[in-house]
Amino acid sequence: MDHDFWHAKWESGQIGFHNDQPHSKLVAHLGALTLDPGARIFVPLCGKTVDIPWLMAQGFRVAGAELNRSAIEQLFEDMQITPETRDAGSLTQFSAPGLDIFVGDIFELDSDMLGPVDAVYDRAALVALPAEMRADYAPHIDRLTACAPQLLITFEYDASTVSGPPFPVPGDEVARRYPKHTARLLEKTRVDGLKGVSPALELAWHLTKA
Ligand SMILES: C[S@@+](CC[C@H](N)C(=O)[O-])C[C@H]1O[C@@H](n2cnc3c(N)ncnc32)[C@H](O)[C@@H]1O
Repeated sequence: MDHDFWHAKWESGQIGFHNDQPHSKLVAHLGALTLDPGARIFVPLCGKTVDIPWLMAQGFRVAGAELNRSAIEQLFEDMQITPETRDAGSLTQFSAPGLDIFVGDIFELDSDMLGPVDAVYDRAALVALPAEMRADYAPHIDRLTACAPQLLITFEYDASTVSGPPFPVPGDEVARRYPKHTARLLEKTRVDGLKGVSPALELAWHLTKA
């Protein structure tokens, strides 16, 4: 899945993954992370998700990473915040009080640039990547965040009928990609309308350092 694929999605407005309401599994399960007020949550491959303003409204600080600059310009516009921008290696950091978004390739982000985070919220990030990229992505997230706890949302469906993204990531793969964590299933629900595949399941996982 190369960068052009995602830039084309944003340019053509084919962003069916974007929701206008905070994700129901985030709202239901954020508490499982038992975070202190003001904790900093990393949202990889964040797009312009409304989960970011929702997390900030709960009193958390947020850091994000996103390839597409216009997605992040839209995010700040939607939040009616004017960010400060600065170079951060090959990425550009968009900042406002309690919010830092790194625009560019997440694989070019390092832990010094990101700074300390208390948790990761992964919705439509791991599952957005094909298997060979997931193999690099998961250890990169662990390196970036010192194996911070995660709220991770995945899909399961029969991949022989359609191709991703989103890709199915079964529970045994979650455990395999994150061997330094213990994965606890929080919720599993049936989803309708996932590329017309039926049945399709959406799962919420709580990952903690083993
Ligand atoms: C399926 S979307 C999910 C967006 C967001 N998490 C949400 O729930 O709306 C995946 C996002 O990852 C971004 N992306 C893909 N590859 C990336 C990379 N290597 N580095 C940073 N962002 C990337 C895409 O531009 C896209 O916005």
